[in-house]
Amino acid sequence: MLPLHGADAGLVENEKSGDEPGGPAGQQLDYITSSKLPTPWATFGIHVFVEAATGKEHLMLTLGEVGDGEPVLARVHSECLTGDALFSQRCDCGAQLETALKAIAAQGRGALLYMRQEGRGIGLVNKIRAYRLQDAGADTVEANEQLGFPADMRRYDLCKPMLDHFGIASLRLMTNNPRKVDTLESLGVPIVERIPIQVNRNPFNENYLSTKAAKLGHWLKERL
Ligand SMILES: Nc1nc2c(ncn2[C@@H]2O[C@H](COP(=O)(O)OP(=O)(O)OP(=O)(O)O)[C@@H](O)[C@H]2O)c(=O)[nH]1
Ligand SMILES: [Zn+2]
Repeated sequence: MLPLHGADAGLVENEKSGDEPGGPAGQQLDYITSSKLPTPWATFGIHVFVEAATGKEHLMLTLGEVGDGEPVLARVHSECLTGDALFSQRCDCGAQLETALKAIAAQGRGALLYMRQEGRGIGLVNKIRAYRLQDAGADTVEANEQLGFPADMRRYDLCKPMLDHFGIASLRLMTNNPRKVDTLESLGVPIVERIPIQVNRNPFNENYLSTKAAKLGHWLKERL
């Protein structure tokens, strides 16, 4: 059986991260508890943290010995209920989530941070409003702007205390998003390698992916 980090490693209920939680003053993230999450690909450790200011539950899946100082294969995934749980083809999120978990399982070691920032931070209700505007012709960035939001409201500062909690020092990060790489680096998380994660281009998400490349700077090839 693959080794687990977390509950089996003796973490206790309500144990604090031991670090001052990262991000702006007043940001507090509490480690709450851990268990196991069997998936079709591996049995991961599942760990839950709660952001004091919002009550949001951020999750982390780990596999193998991640606190040994060696770079860790990782995915920082932003919540997408429609893509992650409901099989939506409007985006690439569900396929990226599955690909990342399979890649970590194949290595026998890695981490997935599941950050509860639905709709690039605007929430589920506004994301569906944005979809409605996209149905009428707006692209994903224009739809956000028409609703009065910036193109991307996500923050990554909470990732740092989550990684620190497990002694994860540096990442081999699966992403196409340059802002994610830059922001994590600026928070003190070295990204020793950026691994493309380009999956599930289809007729329904063609515009979504093109807009990511053209307006949000994602490293995306036009053909898979
Ligand atoms: N506002 C908005 N958010 C969306 C839309 N489609 C997906 N999302 C959200 O976008 C987030 C995923 O971000 P992406 O831009 O697809 O990818 P990324 O995380 O920046 O980059 P990768 O690491 O390469 O996947 C999730 O929070 C989704 O809920 C949309 O049309 N509008
Ligand atoms: Zn999505």
